[in-house]
Amino acid sequence: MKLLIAGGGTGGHLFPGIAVAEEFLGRTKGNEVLFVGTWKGIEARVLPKLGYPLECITAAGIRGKGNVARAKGLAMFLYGYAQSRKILKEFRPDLVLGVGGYASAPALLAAKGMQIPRFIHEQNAIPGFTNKMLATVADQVFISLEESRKFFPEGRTLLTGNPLRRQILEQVVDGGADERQDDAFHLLVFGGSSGAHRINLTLAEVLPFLGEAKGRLRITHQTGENDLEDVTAAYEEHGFQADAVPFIDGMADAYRWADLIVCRAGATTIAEITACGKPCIFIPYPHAVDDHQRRNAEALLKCGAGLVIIEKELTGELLARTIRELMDDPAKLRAMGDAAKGLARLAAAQTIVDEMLKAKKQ
Ligand SMILES: CC(=O)N[C@H]1[C@@H](OP(=O)(O)OP(=O)(O)OC[C@H]2O[C@@H](n3ccc(=O)[nH]c3=O)[C@H](O)[C@@H]2O)O[C@H](CO)[C@@H](O)[C@@H]1O
Repeated sequence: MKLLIAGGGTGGHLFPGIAVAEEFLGRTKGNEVLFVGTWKGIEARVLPKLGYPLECITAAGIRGKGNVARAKGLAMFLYGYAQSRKILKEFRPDLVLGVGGYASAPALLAAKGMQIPRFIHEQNAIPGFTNKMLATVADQVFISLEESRKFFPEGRTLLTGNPLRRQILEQVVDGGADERQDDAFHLLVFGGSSGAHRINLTLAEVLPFLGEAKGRLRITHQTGENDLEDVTAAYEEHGFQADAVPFIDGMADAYRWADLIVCRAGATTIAEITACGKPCIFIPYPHAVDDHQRRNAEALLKCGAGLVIIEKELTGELLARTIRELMDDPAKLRAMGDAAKGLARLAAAQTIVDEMLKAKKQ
């Protein structure tokens, strides 16, 4: 059987798609998956490394911009639609899954035109424009959080959770414990799939306030492409033992290694952190559509599974104090990690594949 997975742009959309691909391919020998995305998206960098085939189409947003940009977006959409039809005719998928992001729209609409069973997955509490629109043509809508149900058609919407990649699930199965080579405190800092400039800047301000904690700390910091040099220089200047990298391929190992995480609150990040049961300080991205990252983070805060610092109130001094307090309170760290674990949904990829196969048979 053949599955086409459309969408991406950011890791938060793409990685759940990869999780579904892993599950689908594992079901029956001979199953095939093709991804459809754009050259600009993270999929163009990540999928070839993992050995997944990818077709790139033209796609852009058409929402909330000037008339010229909107007209251009529409023209690109029509072109992407024609490209998608061609891809569908050649690959002849049995099922099409949209995971959000611009490229999912032309592909799902082309699947509707060709009467191929089609599905979408929404990662966030508040859905993006593309998925709200595509819900009208999808046979079924899979959601990660109960909060988003109200945006989608009743009777065609199913709560599945956010699919987790095998590397993350394997860590859950083996307990996620790190075999310690040292008695240091491990801090993982990352800013979603493309890094977070504001978190990068603030970390440089945090360092002078960490005082004697410096000797105990080992830091791994994902910076994104642009701030690597500045962040590396800041750690060197203040004498910290830190690894700054633009992107972490093995996130499961990074989670396993971490005693505490400082990060944004994207939906896929949250799904992974709850699965791994790790304590977190969330700094939600304030410009995400409808402030959905803050909602994501506050859901964890409410359950004692994470702390939240909103960007408006973020200072180096405050973040340093919060990190130090947690470093000195292992019981609280453990309680936060356990509470996070209680929120995990581990079977999302399985449920989604089961449901798609069921729908195909009907
Ligand atoms: C700014 C913005 O609007 N971001 C959105 C985007 O975020 P973004 O793409 O940052 O998504 P998430 O934070 O949800 O997920 C990040 C993903 O990237 C992976 N990762 C991250 C860093 C790294 O070095 N290596 C790596 O593999 C993580 O393991 C995770 O799988 O999509 C999410 C899901 O729709 C939304 O909730 C976010 O609000």
